[in-house]
Amino acid sequence: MVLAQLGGRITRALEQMSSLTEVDDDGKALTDCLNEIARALHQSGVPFKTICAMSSSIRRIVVNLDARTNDKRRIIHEAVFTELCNMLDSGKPSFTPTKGKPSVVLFVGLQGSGKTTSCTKYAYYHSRKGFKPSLVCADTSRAGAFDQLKQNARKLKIPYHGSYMESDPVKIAVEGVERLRKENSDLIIVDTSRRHKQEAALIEEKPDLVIFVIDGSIGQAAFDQAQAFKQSASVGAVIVTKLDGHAKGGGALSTAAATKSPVIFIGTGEHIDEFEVFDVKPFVSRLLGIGDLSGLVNKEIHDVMPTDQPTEFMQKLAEGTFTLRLLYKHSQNILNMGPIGQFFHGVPGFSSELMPKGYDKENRAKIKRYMTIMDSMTDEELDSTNPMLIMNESRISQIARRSGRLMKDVRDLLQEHKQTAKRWSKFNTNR
Ligand SMILES: Nc1nc2c(ncn2[C@@H]2O[C@H](COP(=O)(O)OP(=O)(O)OP(=O)(O)O)[C@@H](O)[C@H]2O)c(=O)[nH]1
Repeated sequence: MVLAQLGGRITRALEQMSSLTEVDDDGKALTDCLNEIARALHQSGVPFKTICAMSSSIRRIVVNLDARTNDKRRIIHEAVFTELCNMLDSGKPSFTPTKGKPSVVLFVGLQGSGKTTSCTKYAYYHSRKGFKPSLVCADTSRAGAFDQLKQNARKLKIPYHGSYMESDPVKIAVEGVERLRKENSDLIIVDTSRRHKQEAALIEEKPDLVIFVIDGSIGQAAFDQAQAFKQSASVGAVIVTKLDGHAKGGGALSTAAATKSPVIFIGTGEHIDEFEVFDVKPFVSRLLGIGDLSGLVNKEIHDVMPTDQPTEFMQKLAEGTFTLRLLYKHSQNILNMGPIGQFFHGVPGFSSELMPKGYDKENRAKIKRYMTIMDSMTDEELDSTNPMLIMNESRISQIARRSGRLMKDVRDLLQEHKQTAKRWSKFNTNR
């Protein structure tokens, strides 16, 4: 995914700087690092002005550091993290529907932006959370729009409303909302066509939330679209679609946030589950390759984990005690969790290089392999924060023999553990 590539470039720039023994006083390492980050962001469509503001802000932080501080690198990493978060945070909360309390959510956006697909994904997401969603097709401008929505609703087994005869979208929407409310739907999702007059009339019906859907491939142009939308509707949130394949996704996300419209979901593919809650901190963490871990606080993952575990997991990480035992528990949770392809950065908790997105079967097999290897370790090894230090070649060979794996597999596991622990210690998102 293109955003993962952007994250990879930023992470590499940071790692290159970190690999120097000293962050030099003349600032060359920092300049090189910031230039590379700026290039990556620019190629992702982030406006020049935003990039300059971000670089200056990081420089200001570094210049003000006490020359004796030996924690310079960590502070630079944190500054990059914070600035990326600021860049993507609209600072505005959005209305969120409540289960059992009927809400009407209106989807608007340009033709082809991914409205109908996003309506369906939004309905699916909420049905998995226990809502009773329904779909209304108020798009009368396109023949086939109702059929498309009907087909989607049937697949999800949720109620729907629309008409082949009626040409007034407001009439359809009003009738649909009334009917579906009576049928106890607590989340009525109305799909529209991009016709200004019709859209305005629908907004006058006072939905609880108007969601503007933006095609992520338009990059910075998202600013003008989102701004125009904000002026036409008082309530609002944004969904940015097609972030799976387009180089300009960073620009669409950052400029949508700059209009102070909260981005609430992102579309990461055509399939119904390729849809993610957009929470800035976990998103940036994953972008930088550490949030596989902080992705654990992502609501999606909360759903699939035993309720006490994410807290325990996060707490242990925050304490800096990332042991193999923790990796083992986490692996169990991942295996229990069903398809893992929905996470854009590969497998939560593991590096995307070792477990890339799109290789579910192989990644699961690798996780199982790791667990078999850990089954052959002692308690002392499992509870050590640096098992690499206490294992010599003969012990590695013994574990490999006992678990029926190669010595390389054991070394890979230890390496993976070390890298994950290191990434986490750099970016403790628990701040
Ligand atoms: N790759 C990718 N494709 C998407 C995503 N969201 C939507 N699409 C595709 O974009 C195309 C347009 O999506 P629709 O949902 O029909 O768009 P729409 O805004 O309802 O279009 P109209 O009904 O014509 O106004 C379809 O081919 C979708 O499969 C996404 O997140 N990723």
